[in-house]
Amino acid sequence: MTDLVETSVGARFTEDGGRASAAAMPEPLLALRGVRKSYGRDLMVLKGIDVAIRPGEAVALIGANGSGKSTLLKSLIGLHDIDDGTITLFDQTFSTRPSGRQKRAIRRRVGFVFQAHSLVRRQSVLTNVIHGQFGLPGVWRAWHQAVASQDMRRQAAAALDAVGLLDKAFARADQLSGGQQQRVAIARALVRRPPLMIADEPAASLDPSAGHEVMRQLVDLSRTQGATLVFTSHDMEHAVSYAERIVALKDGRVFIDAPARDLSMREIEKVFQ
Ligand SMILES: Nc1ncnc2c1ncn2[C@@H]1O[C@H](COP(=O)(O)OP(=O)(O)OP(=O)(O)O)[C@@H](O)[C@H]1O
Repeated sequence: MTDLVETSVGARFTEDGGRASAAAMPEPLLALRGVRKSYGRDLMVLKGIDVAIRPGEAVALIGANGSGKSTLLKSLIGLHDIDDGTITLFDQTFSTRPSGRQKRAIRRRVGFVFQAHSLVRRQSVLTNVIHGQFGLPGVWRAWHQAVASQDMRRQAAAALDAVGLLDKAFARADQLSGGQQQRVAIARALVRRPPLMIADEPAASLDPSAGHEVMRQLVDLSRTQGATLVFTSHDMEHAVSYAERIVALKDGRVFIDAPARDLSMREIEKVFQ
């Protein structure tokens, strides 16, 4: 039997670096049970979602425009109330919405990468990554890299090094290409070493080469840090190449939940029909 190595966040890897099978994994890091969510009276977007994601998994959340991917991600972190069901994230369980204390506990442990243009444009690349250590860009304590502690600057520089952009540390964020900016966003999200990374369309609007580089770094660095990764994508090549598991939403329900390697493009296309 292969020996398992437990990481600091509880993810388990085989000694040769592969991930352990789901059967051998510990309790889910994230579990949704019967989650329903409507906007107003007429638009029910999530009609009973059941998904459990275990530590260390890399999961692609796919679905047509308007299928509810962003709604689901936002509900997880309490940006949207849900109508019914429960969400368990780390050791916090809530229905409807997390309390303020739960929200803070959850957000401290989640790294976010959104679509392009999420950096503070006029700040330096290093300052942007330092902001990640507080979870939100622009908090006063780390408004500028010059007032951040030496330890924060050192950790931010290490994160930039990991995405290959240490030489851009003092450039203004808006002087970088779109792909480079997204890699800075990855460094900013990973600098706190979160157990869970959530990325909403991280490679949207990038050219194919930059898009692959962003996805490769996101997946590799999340894995190196032992972080669970959930990302949304409209690019099915990205979904099957970079995720181990595909969860597809259709008509408000989970239409596919399967290992990426078991799915053909033909099956995936049915999600969009
Ligand atoms: N705040 C809101 N108020 C009302 N309706 C909303 C709100 N946010 C989203 N919706 C609607 O809910 C549905 C699901 O939207 P959502 O953004 O979650 O889908 P998505 O799968 O992320 O879409 P896309 O792939 O286009 O980003 C859409 O019909 C959208 O118009």
